[in-house]
Amino acid sequence: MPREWTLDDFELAKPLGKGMFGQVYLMRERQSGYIVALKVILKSELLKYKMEHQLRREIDIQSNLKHKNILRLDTFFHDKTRIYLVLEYAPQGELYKKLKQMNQFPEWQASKYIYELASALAYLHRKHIIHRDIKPENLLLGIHGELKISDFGWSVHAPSSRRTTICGTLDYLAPEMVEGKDHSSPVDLWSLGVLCYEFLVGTPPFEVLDEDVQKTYDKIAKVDLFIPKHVSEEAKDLIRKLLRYLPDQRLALERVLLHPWITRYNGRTT
Ligand SMILES: Clc1cnc2c(Nc3ccc(N4CCOCC4)cc3)nc(-c3cccnc3)cn12
Repeated sequence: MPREWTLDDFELAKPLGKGMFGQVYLMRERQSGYIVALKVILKSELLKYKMEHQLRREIDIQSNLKHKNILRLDTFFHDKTRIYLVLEYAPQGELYKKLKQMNQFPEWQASKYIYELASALAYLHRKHIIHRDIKPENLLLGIHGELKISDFGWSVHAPSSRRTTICGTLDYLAPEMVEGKDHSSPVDLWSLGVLCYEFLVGTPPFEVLDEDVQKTYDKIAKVDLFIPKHVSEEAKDLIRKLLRYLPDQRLALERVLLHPWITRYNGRTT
C-alpha cells in the first residue's frame, strides 16, 4: 500500500499559474527528483462553491485513466486547509495561450490536435465517460507538443442529466446541454466540432461579441454557422458533420479518425 504523501515530500521548483480553484506549482519529489505539477485547492473555496462532490468525481475518474493525450493524475493528499492533486507536468504549457499567440493554427497543426483529441475522447467514451467541458483552457501540451486533456471537473459517467448550474462560457456547449436535457457522449462530439472551427478560425463559431448568453444560445440552437472561405473544403466538411443539432447525427469518433482531413496529416489508423 503506497504510503500517504505529504507536502514535505516535495520541494517547490516554480509557480505555474492560477487555475479555477487555486494555484498550480511545478514541484520536485525530494527522494526521486520526479517532476510533477501540484494543483493546490483551498477546502474553504471548495465548500463555498459546493464543489467537493465534483472534485471527488474528478479524482475518481482522472486517476483511473491512462492515455498519452490525457493528463495523468498520479495521486492526491490533503491537510487541514488544502487538497493537493499530484498531476503530470505538461512542459509546453497551455494550448489556449499558444492559440492566442498564433491567432489561428495551420491546417496540419489543427488536424493533429483534433486527431489527438478524438483519440482521447474515443478512449473515454469506451469507458462510458463523457468529459463535457472540452475547451482550449482545459488543454495542455506535453514535451513533444502533444495535446493533453486536463481538468475532469465536469466529466461524468454517461448517460447523464446535469445537476450543477453551468457557469462560464456557453461557447463549447452542445444544444442539449444548454437546453438542460439529458445528454450523453455526443456532447463531446459537438465540442470537438467547435474546437476544430476555433483552431482554424481563431474564435469559436457561436461567439457573440457582446457575450449575451441568450444570443449565444440562439446561435447554438439554430446551428447558425458561417465558416470563412480560407478554411479548406475537407475541414469544412468535418466541422459540418460534427456541429449537428441532433446528437445522433454527429459523426462518430471512429469516422472522425478516418476522415480525409485527419488521415491526410496523421496517417491512416489501421
Ligand atoms: Cl496541471 C499542469 C501540468 N502542467 C501544467 C502547466 N505547465 C506549463 C508548462 C510551461 C509553461 N510555460 C512555458 C514557457 O512559457 C511560459 C509558460 C507554463 C505552464 N501549467 C499549468 C497552469 C495552470 C494554470 C495556469 N497556468 C498554467 C498547469 N499544468
